[in-house]
Amino acid sequence: VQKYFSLHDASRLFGACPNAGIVWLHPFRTIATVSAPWFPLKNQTGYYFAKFAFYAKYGSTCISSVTLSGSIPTLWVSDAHAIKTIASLSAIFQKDVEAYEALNIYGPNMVGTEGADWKRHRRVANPAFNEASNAFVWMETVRVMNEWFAEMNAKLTPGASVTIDAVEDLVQLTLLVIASAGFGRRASWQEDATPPPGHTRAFRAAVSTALACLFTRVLTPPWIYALSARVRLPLISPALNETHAAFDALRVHMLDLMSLSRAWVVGGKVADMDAGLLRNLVEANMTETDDAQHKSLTDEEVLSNIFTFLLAGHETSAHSLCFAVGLLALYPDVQQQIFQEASNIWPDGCPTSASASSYKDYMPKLQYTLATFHETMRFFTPVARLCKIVQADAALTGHRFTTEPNGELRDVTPFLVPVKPGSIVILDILALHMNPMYWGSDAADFKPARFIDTETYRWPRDAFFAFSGGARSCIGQRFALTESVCALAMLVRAYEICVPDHLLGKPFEEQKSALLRWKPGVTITPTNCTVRLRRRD
Ligand code: HEM
Repeated sequence: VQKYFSLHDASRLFGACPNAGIVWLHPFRTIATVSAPWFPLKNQTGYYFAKFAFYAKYGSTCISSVTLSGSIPTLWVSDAHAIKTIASLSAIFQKDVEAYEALNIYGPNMVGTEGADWKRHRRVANPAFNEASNAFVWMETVRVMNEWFAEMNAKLTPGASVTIDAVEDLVQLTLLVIASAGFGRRASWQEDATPPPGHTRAFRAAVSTALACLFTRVLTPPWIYALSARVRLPLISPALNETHAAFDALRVHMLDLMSLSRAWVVGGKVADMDAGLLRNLVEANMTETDDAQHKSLTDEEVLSNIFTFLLAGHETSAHSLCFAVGLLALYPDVQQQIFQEASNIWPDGCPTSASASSYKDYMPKLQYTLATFHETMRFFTPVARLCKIVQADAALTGHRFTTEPNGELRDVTPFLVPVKPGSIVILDILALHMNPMYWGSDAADFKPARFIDTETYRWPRDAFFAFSGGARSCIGQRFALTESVCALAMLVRAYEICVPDHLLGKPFEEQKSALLRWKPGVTITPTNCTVRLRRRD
């Protein structure tokens, strides 16, 4: 009875906000992330694939709920105004740092800290994300794309086609680019497949296995590790050994990067280093901030930031690119417009190398390609939701509405939602991106042009939150856009992207649901994106 009343009271805390019921798990903690592909179920609040459906059902851009464990009042928000307020009041709406525990394996880092600690990390990294480094990202993307093309073309005759697993190839592309542009590790497409001398695993294998084992590492209680070290537990011991080995292998790779960079700093050669991010991290580690010889960043913090940047900086971009490739196979008219745009800047075919000035010259001319990438991220935003913990009394503006049969909203009226300390707020980005209040009654249609301003139209910036917003917005936004736009334009310039043979002749909706299938998790992950590439020359 007591539990019933505590749940009831908590669910009513948000004033006139409609109540969508009990949430079985804290929607942002590790356990919810691991079980996300199966849980919550279709009719339960928090169901990922519902997108805007719950908000439409309750006629409100904010809905309240309560977590079963802890009776935490939980507000779900798909309202651009409310989300902007949350992002700008970072002292009141603080990051749920406990949810980022999985990233703290090597130590504290920028993504999993708050307040003064977070500021210290961000201050070190910020200067590395500038226009010079974007130009370098562009150049490295051109280099790696050419290596990828060479690999594919070796299997092809002109005019013939090759079928690729887009996730596999694009993860490799983005990993090579972040490793080089962020950390000065300039490996080639082929070279990255074998372990270098002194290493047990190739860099790529070390990163991908560590990623795959992240949750095993975090969720396994220490006593199971201890037991497994003494007795061989069937199934469990091999998995734990693999996890251990993957993180060790990656640590050795990252230590290599650190010592290389230290040598450059000590040797006075920093000006020649392209990898500004690593240079800043290592310089901060070599700088004493006070007489007690405290460092701006400790050894563990440098290692942990390298790890976090490697993860945050490649999987998000790779998955978005993958969805973009799938969508281009499905929408040849959109692909044709990108081809036109790319042919205008590269009439003789893709560039085989690039200079810093080509970034400045070409990036602004790839407007439609950029719009296509934005539209892709509107549908498949890699980070589906964010969570903030409320620190003080505040109020948010939500909107009530009625949905017409044609999908248009009417009677849109603002209302105030009071929020109390201790409650949590879920920024429901997938739902915000499908909210017809900002994107119109055709929000469910794929239309890149909605991201292009005209004299009479300005696309709704506040309703696009793929890179988050405010002080904690993605530091690598421009990095990701540069890399992705360059990669998409080059890919479409060199190849026609087609649906794979096994889907040819199938109805469009069937092709679409097969190619764009995804599962929720740390990021929205494409699970079936196989496409056929036909060489244009
Ligand atoms: C399409 C690609 C990307 C998307 C959609 C994306 C999205 C996001 C989002 C939503 C956040 C906020 C996360 C939170 O508050 O918990 C974030 C933060 C962050 N991102 Fe990205 N990201 C992308 C690419 C990158 C790249 C390329 C890098 C690095 C080179 C990067 C590094 C980071 C870091 C370090 C943070 C934490 C910032 C902070 O807390 O101050 N991201 N990103």
